[in-house]
Amino acid sequence: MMIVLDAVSKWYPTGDRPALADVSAEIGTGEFVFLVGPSGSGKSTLLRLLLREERASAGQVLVAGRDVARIPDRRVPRLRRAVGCVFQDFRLLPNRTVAANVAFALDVVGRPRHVVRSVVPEALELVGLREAAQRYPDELSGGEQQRVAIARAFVGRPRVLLADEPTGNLDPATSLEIMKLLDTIHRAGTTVLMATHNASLVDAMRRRVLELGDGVLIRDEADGRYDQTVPQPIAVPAQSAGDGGVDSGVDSGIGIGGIGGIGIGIGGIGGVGGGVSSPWAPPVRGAVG
Ligand SMILES: Nc1ncnc2c1ncn2[C@@H]1O[C@H](COP(=O)(O)OP(=O)(O)OP(=O)(O)O)[C@@H](O)[C@H]1O
Repeated sequence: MMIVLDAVSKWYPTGDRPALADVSAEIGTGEFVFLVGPSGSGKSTLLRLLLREERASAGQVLVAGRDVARIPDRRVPRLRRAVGCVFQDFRLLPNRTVAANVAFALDVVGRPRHVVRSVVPEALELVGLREAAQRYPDELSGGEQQRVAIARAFVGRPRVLLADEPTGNLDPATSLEIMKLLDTIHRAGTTVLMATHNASLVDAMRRRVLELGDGVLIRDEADGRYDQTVPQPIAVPAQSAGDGGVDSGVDSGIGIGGIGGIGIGIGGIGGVGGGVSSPWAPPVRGAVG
């Protein structure tokens, strides 16, 4: 197993409920897994635990067989070399060139210069940006910046790539390009865990889906979609006979949650929408994205 979460809970000091509650899951080496759930459901918290940016309040987090909480502070950089990450807001250094941004990841972990000089162009080649090596982030489109961020995450050949909403700031076509790139990296043998609100991408890829709701793991589905396919909670045929009843099922779901419009909004965050929202989706809290 590349990632093991064993009864993991996380309370933030200021929180009135746990950000993660008794989450257990295993992700095998070489798997591609989507992590979904509404805003505030705990996705970023889970990723932060894997990077040791936060520590679990209870339970165990293992990455590549190591108990992350027990890694001595001086070894945390080594963990972060084994675990590449990509974020919604790219997080590039604005005053460094593209090549320097990618090289920075290696400089930090003390790779020799000749190694840096050979692998940085390779990583830029992988993301199709070799020609942009000497440009600065603000001279690139959002999609190009995200590709630089992926090159930076991948240049150290991590065993795991974590992506926190990597398409959140991108249009649908660009999002698809980024998705393909992550898929390529996955096919090269990297374990990928991608937190996303992008329903179209999840539905198109049909990979394993882990879903969080209020910090609880509520779904672990192979070949899943963004929304769980569940039997309708209320039987509709008899009552729908008089009015056509085409969307009676959805109506009944909305009645239960009272949040149909917000459900549709989840699909829209990635700018693509299109999918039918989950009739039982819990309400979105706080700011979108
Ligand atoms: N540093 C923090 N201090 C206190 N509470 C926090 C902190 N970070 C997150 N939380 C809370 O923990 C819960 C889970 O947040 P988290 O950011 O993990 O959710 P998320 O699913 O990643 O949301 P989004 O999709 O909006 O990024 C939320 O209730 C949030 O308010």
